[in-house]
Amino acid sequence: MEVVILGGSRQIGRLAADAIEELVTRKPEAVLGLATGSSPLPVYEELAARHAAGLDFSRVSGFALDEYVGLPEGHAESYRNVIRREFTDRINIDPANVHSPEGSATDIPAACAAYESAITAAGGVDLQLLGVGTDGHIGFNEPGSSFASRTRIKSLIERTRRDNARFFNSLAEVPHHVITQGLGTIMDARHVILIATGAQKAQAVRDFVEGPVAAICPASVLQFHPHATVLVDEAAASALKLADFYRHTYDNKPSWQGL
Ligand SMILES: N[C@@H]1[C@@H](O)[C@H](O)[C@@H](COP(=O)(O)O)O[C@@H]1O
Repeated sequence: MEVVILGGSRQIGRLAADAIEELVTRKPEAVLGLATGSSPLPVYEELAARHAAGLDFSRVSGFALDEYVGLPEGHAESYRNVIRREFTDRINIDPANVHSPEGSATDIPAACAAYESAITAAGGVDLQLLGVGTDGHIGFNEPGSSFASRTRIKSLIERTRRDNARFFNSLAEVPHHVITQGLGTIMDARHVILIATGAQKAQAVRDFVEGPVAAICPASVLQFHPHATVLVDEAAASALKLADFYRHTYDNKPSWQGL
């Protein structure tokens, strides 16, 4: 796991965008794993600007990490809509190649299995963007999720519902159920970039980067990933025991900048 400590969201957005630009230039039919939440927004902002300057996404596909179950079709906070609004509508990706779990499916297990098959049929995820929840979740894999899990329905813990209530009118509107790619699904991505900013993420970052690999902290499974990059600002890095070591080792440069 490479930990890169940066000055702020703009720098993080630029670095992650560098990795994605390098990927889609080398492999125009690349498959991106797309995350919601506020953490990846600077990356999407930067990629929209690079698209305006000519970066081509016409052959790229995207797979969202997760989705709420039971939101009405077209709800502004359904992750399908959030991904479109924040990112894919701002670039020239083919909308038919942007996939999300089917939160309104009548047969949810079948929809989850179909989602896994679609990822496999597309050739697997080349680069997965991730945020992290304050409880250490990735996607919506809450504490206790199996490290071998695949796309499935999950229940949200109250802390996550409260954290996400800011996107809704009230806590009561936040769904209790979600569909999320499993930890096993996420681990199949060829490169994972996790972004965490702000002091409220410091404990989760410390736990998954330097704590034991344990289901109580789902993001800790990334310690087993062969190519996981963690981009954090100073506040999110503030509880890391080895912060100075990461600064010296990586010299604030991730591997795609020639480590
Ligand atoms: N399902 C999403 C996660 O994918 C995201 O990482 C997390 C953190 O969000 P934020 O980046 O807004 O802190 O929120 C949600 O729970």
